[in-house]
Amino acid sequence: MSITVEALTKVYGTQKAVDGISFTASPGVLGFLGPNGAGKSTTMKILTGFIPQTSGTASVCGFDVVKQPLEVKRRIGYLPESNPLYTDMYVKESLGFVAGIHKIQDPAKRIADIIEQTGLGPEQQKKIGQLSKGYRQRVGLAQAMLHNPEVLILDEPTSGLDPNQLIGIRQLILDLGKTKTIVLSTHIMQEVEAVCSQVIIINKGRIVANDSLHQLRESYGGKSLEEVFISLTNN
Ligand SMILES: Nc1ncnc2c1ncn2[C@@H]1O[C@H](COP(=O)(O)OP(=O)(O)OP(=O)(O)O)[C@@H](O)[C@H]1O
Repeated sequence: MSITVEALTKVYGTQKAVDGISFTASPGVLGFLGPNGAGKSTTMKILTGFIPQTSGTASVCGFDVVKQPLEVKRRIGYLPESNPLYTDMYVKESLGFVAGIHKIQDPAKRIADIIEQTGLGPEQQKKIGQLSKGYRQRVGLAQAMLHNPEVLILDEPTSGLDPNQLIGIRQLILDLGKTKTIVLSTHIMQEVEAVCSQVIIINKGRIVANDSLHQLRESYGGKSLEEVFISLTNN
Protein backbone atom coordinates (compact mmCIF):
# COMPACT_ATOMS: atom_id res chain seq x y z
CA MET A 1 0.00 0.00 0.00
CA SER A 2 1.27 3.50 -0.78
CA ILE A 3 -0.60 5.07 2.12
CA THR A 4 -1.73 3.40 5.33
CA VAL A 5 -3.53 5.40 8.00
CA GLU A 6 -4.60 3.79 11.28
CA ALA A 7 -6.74 5.34 14.01
CA LEU A 8 -5.36 8.79 13.16
CA THR A 9 -6.46 11.56 15.50
CA LYS A 10 -5.58 15.24 15.67
CA VAL A 11 -6.71 17.47 18.50
CA TYR A 12 -6.17 21.24 18.32
CA GLY A 13 -6.61 22.60 21.85
CA THR A 14 -10.01 21.21 22.78
CA GLN A 15 -11.17 20.53 19.23
CA LYS A 16 -10.89 17.09 17.63
CA ALA A 17 -10.23 17.92 13.96
CA VAL A 18 -9.52 14.31 12.93
CA ASP A 19 -11.16 11.56 14.94
CA GLY A 20 -9.66 8.08 14.65
CA ILE A 21 -9.67 7.66 10.86
CA SER A 22 -8.24 4.60 9.10
CA PHE A 23 -7.80 4.04 5.36
CA THR A 24 -5.38 2.78 2.74
CA ALA A 25 -4.61 4.01 -0.76
CA SER A 26 -2.81 2.44 -3.71
CA PRO A 27 -2.00 3.84 -7.19
CA GLY A 28 -4.92 5.74 -8.66
CA VAL A 29 -6.71 8.93 -7.71
CA LEU A 30 -8.37 9.00 -4.30
CA GLY A 31 -10.97 11.74 -3.92
CA PHE A 32 -10.79 13.10 -0.37
CA LEU A 33 -14.10 14.89 0.16
CA GLY A 34 -15.90 16.57 3.00
CA PRO A 35 -17.56 19.82 4.00
CA ASN A 36 -15.55 22.85 5.17
CA GLY A 37 -13.77 22.08 8.42
CA ALA A 38 -14.21 18.29 8.11
CA GLY A 39 -10.50 17.59 8.66
CA LYS A 40 -9.20 17.05 5.11
CA SER A 41 -6.33 19.55 5.16
CA THR A 42 -5.34 18.44 8.66
CA THR A 43 -5.07 14.82 7.48
CA MET A 44 -3.05 15.89 4.44
CA LYS A 45 -0.68 17.95 6.60
CA ILE A 46 -0.08 14.92 8.84
CA LEU A 47 0.58 12.65 5.84
CA THR A 48 3.17 15.07 4.48
CA GLY A 49 4.86 15.55 7.86
CA PHE A 50 3.88 19.22 8.20
CA ILE A 51 2.20 18.68 11.55
CA PRO A 52 2.29 15.70 13.94
CA GLN A 53 -0.80 13.71 14.82
CA THR A 54 -2.06 13.48 18.39
CA SER A 55 -2.40 9.70 18.17
CA GLY A 56 -2.60 6.88 15.63
CA THR A 57 -0.18 6.18 12.78
CA ALA A 58 0.31 7.08 9.13
CA SER A 59 2.83 5.65 6.68
CA VAL A 60 3.77 6.45 3.10
CA CYS A 61 5.32 3.67 0.97
CA GLY A 62 5.91 1.76 4.19
CA PHE A 63 7.68 4.62 6.01
CA ASP A 64 6.24 6.14 9.16
CA VAL A 65 5.54 9.87 8.76
CA VAL A 66 6.86 10.72 12.23
CA LYS A 67 9.71 8.23 12.63
CA GLN A 68 11.05 8.31 9.04
CA PRO A 69 10.20 11.81 7.77
CA LEU A 70 13.06 12.05 5.22
CA GLU A 71 12.13 8.75 3.59
CA VAL A 72 8.53 10.00 3.39
CA LYS A 73 9.51 13.39 1.94
CA ARG A 74 11.50 11.66 -0.83
CA ARG A 75 8.39 9.81 -1.91
CA ILE A 76 5.70 12.43 -1.47
CA GLY A 77 4.80 15.64 -3.29
CA TYR A 78 2.48 18.17 -1.67
CA LEU A 79 0.47 21.02 -3.09
CA PRO A 80 -0.98 22.80 -0.04
CA GLU A 81 -4.33 24.56 -0.23
CA SER A 82 -2.69 27.98 0.14
CA ASN A 83 -0.06 27.16 -2.53
CA PRO A 84 2.72 29.23 -0.96
CA LEU A 85 5.21 30.37 -3.61
CA TYR A 86 8.17 32.75 -3.78
CA THR A 87 6.56 35.50 -5.83
CA ASP A 88 9.87 37.28 -6.50
CA MET A 89 11.35 34.22 -8.20
CA TYR A 90 11.10 33.45 -11.89
CA VAL A 91 9.25 30.23 -12.75
CA LYS A 92 12.38 28.36 -13.82
CA GLU A 93 14.38 29.77 -10.91
CA SER A 94 11.83 28.46 -8.42
CA LEU A 95 11.89 25.02 -10.02
CA GLY A 96 15.70 25.11 -9.97
CA PHE A 97 15.56 25.92 -6.27
CA VAL A 98 13.25 22.95 -5.56
CA ALA A 99 15.42 20.68 -7.77
CA GLY A 100 18.41 21.68 -5.62
CA ILE A 101 16.58 20.76 -2.41
CA HIS A 102 15.82 17.31 -3.84
CA LYS A 103 19.32 16.96 -5.36
CA ILE A 104 17.76 16.04 -8.70
CA GLN A 105 20.18 14.67 -11.33
CA ASP A 106 20.21 16.64 -14.62
CA PRO A 107 17.86 19.33 -13.28
CA ALA A 108 17.67 21.30 -16.56
CA LYS A 109 16.17 18.30 -18.38
CA ARG A 110 13.76 17.48 -15.56
CA ILE A 111 12.63 21.12 -15.28
CA ALA A 112 12.04 21.31 -19.04
CA ASP A 113 9.98 18.09 -18.90
CA ILE A 114 7.89 19.34 -15.97
CA ILE A 115 7.27 22.72 -17.64
CA GLU A 116 6.00 20.84 -20.68
CA GLN A 117 3.85 18.45 -18.60
CA THR A 118 2.20 21.21 -16.58
CA GLY A 119 1.67 23.52 -19.56
CA LEU A 120 3.85 26.27 -18.09
CA GLY A 121 5.73 26.81 -21.36
CA PRO A 122 4.18 30.13 -22.43
CA GLU A 123 4.69 31.68 -18.96
CA GLN A 124 8.05 30.21 -18.04
CA GLN A 125 9.99 33.47 -18.44
CA LYS A 126 7.80 35.37 -15.95
CA LYS A 127 8.17 36.05 -12.27
CA ILE A 128 5.69 34.01 -10.20
CA GLY A 129 4.19 37.27 -8.86
CA GLN A 130 3.22 38.19 -12.43
CA LEU A 131 1.31 34.96 -13.07
CA SER A 132 -2.46 34.48 -13.03
CA LYS A 133 -3.93 32.24 -10.32
CA GLY A 134 -4.22 29.26 -12.67
CA TYR A 135 -0.60 29.47 -13.70
CA ARG A 136 0.46 29.81 -10.06
CA GLN A 137 -1.43 26.56 -9.39
CA ARG A 138 0.56 24.97 -12.19
CA VAL A 139 3.82 26.16 -10.63
CA GLY A 140 2.72 24.65 -7.28
CA LEU A 141 1.90 21.39 -9.02
CA ALA A 142 5.21 21.44 -10.93
CA GLN A 143 7.12 21.93 -7.67
CA ALA A 144 5.22 19.05 -6.03
CA MET A 145 5.94 16.72 -8.98
CA LEU A 146 9.53 17.70 -9.68
CA HIS A 147 11.23 14.88 -7.75
CA ASN A 148 8.88 12.34 -9.37
CA PRO A 149 7.30 11.18 -6.08
CA GLU A 150 5.23 8.00 -5.86
CA VAL A 151 2.56 9.79 -3.85
CA LEU A 152 1.01 13.21 -4.53
CA ILE A 153 -1.13 15.06 -2.02
CA LEU A 154 -3.13 17.77 -3.78
CA ASP A 155 -5.25 20.06 -1.62
CA GLU A 156 -7.84 21.73 -3.88
CA PRO A 157 -5.41 21.97 -6.83
CA THR A 158 -8.00 23.28 -9.30
CA SER A 159 -9.59 26.02 -7.21
CA GLY A 160 -9.76 29.25 -9.17
CA LEU A 161 -9.00 27.73 -12.56
CA ASP A 162 -11.01 28.64 -15.65
CA PRO A 163 -12.83 25.80 -17.47
CA ASN A 164 -10.09 25.42 -20.10
CA GLN A 165 -7.36 25.18 -17.49
CA LEU A 166 -9.51 22.79 -15.45
CA ILE A 167 -9.60 20.30 -18.29
CA GLY A 168 -5.82 20.44 -18.71
CA ILE A 169 -5.03 19.97 -15.03
CA ARG A 170 -7.63 17.21 -14.61
CA GLN A 171 -6.15 15.32 -17.54
CA LEU A 172 -2.71 15.69 -15.98
CA ILE A 173 -4.00 14.32 -12.65
CA LEU A 174 -5.67 11.43 -14.47
CA ASP A 175 -2.44 10.59 -16.33
CA LEU A 176 -0.34 10.82 -13.16
CA GLY A 177 -2.82 8.56 -11.35
CA LYS A 178 -2.02 5.70 -13.75
CA THR A 179 1.27 5.15 -11.93
CA LYS A 180 1.13 7.27 -8.77
CA THR A 181 -1.08 7.39 -5.70
CA ILE A 182 -2.85 10.74 -5.65
CA VAL A 183 -4.92 12.07 -2.77
CA LEU A 184 -7.08 14.82 -4.19
CA SER A 185 -9.11 17.15 -2.04
CA THR A 186 -11.79 19.03 -3.93
CA HIS A 187 -15.29 20.44 -3.50
CA ILE A 188 -16.09 19.93 -7.19
CA MET A 189 -18.11 16.74 -7.57
CA GLN A 190 -17.79 16.84 -11.35
CA GLU A 191 -14.05 16.68 -10.88
CA VAL A 192 -14.32 13.63 -8.64
CA GLU A 193 -16.49 11.92 -11.24
CA ALA A 194 -13.93 12.80 -13.93
CA VAL A 195 -10.75 11.60 -12.23
CA CYS A 196 -11.26 9.57 -9.04
CA SER A 197 -11.26 5.80 -8.75
CA GLN A 198 -11.73 5.72 -4.95
CA VAL A 199 -13.71 8.17 -2.81
CA ILE A 200 -13.44 8.92 0.89
CA ILE A 201 -15.98 11.26 2.46
CA ILE A 202 -15.04 12.72 5.81
CA ASN A 203 -17.44 14.57 8.10
CA LYS A 204 -16.58 16.14 11.46
CA GLY A 205 -13.26 14.31 11.52
CA ARG A 206 -14.72 10.86 10.81
CA ILE A 207 -14.88 8.78 7.65
CA VAL A 208 -18.50 8.30 6.59
CA ALA A 209 -17.81 6.62 3.21
CA ASN A 210 -14.85 4.84 1.63
CA ASP A 211 -15.55 3.05 -1.62
CA SER A 212 -15.01 3.02 -5.34
CA LEU A 213 -16.96 5.80 -7.05
CA HIS A 214 -19.06 3.23 -8.87
CA GLN A 215 -19.83 1.20 -5.74
CA LEU A 216 -20.66 4.30 -3.71
CA ARG A 217 -23.27 5.44 -6.19
CA GLU A 218 -24.60 1.90 -6.53
CA SER A 219 -25.10 1.60 -2.76
CA TYR A 220 -27.13 4.81 -2.82
CA GLY A 221 -29.47 3.62 -5.56
CA GLY A 222 -27.64 5.37 -8.40
CA LYS A 223 -27.92 8.85 -6.79
CA SER A 224 -25.50 11.50 -7.98
CA LEU A 225 -22.31 11.95 -5.98
CA GLU A 226 -23.56 15.36 -4.91
CA GLU A 227 -26.72 13.82 -3.44
CA VAL A 228 -24.70 11.10 -1.69
CA PHE A 229 -22.34 13.75 -0.30
CA ILE A 230 -25.22 15.85 1.04
CA SER A 231 -27.03 12.91 2.62
CA LEU A 232 -23.84 11.82 4.42
CA THR A 233 -22.61 15.20 5.61
CA ASN A 234 -25.61 17.46 6.09
CA ASN A 235 -25.98 16.89 9.83
N1 LIG B 1 -3.98 25.31 13.46
C1 LIG B 1 -5.21 25.10 13.90
N2 LIG B 1 -5.56 25.44 15.16
C2 LIG B 1 -6.81 25.21 15.63
N3 LIG B 1 -7.80 24.63 14.91
C3 LIG B 1 -7.50 24.30 13.65
C4 LIG B 1 -6.21 24.51 13.08
N4 LIG B 1 -6.23 24.04 11.79
C5 LIG B 1 -7.48 23.57 11.58
N5 LIG B 1 -8.25 23.71 12.69
C6 LIG B 1 -9.65 23.30 12.83
O1 LIG B 1 -9.73 21.91 12.56
C7 LIG B 1 -10.93 21.63 11.82
C8 LIG B 1 -10.56 20.92 10.54
O2 LIG B 1 -9.89 21.85 9.68
P1 LIG B 1 -9.31 21.44 8.26
O3 LIG B 1 -8.59 22.64 7.73
O4 LIG B 1 -8.56 20.18 8.36
O5 LIG B 1 -10.67 21.21 7.43
P2 LIG B 1 -10.90 20.98 5.88
O6 LIG B 1 -11.73 19.75 5.75
O7 LIG B 1 -9.61 20.99 5.15
O8 LIG B 1 -11.79 22.25 5.49
P3 LIG B 1 -11.92 23.14 4.14
O9 LIG B 1 -12.74 22.35 3.17
O10 LIG B 1 -12.66 24.35 4.63
O11 LIG B 1 -10.53 23.44 3.65
C9 LIG B 1 -11.63 22.96 11.60
O12 LIG B 1 -12.65 23.10 12.56
C10 LIG B 1 -10.54 23.98 11.83
O13 LIG B 1 -11.04 25.19 12.34
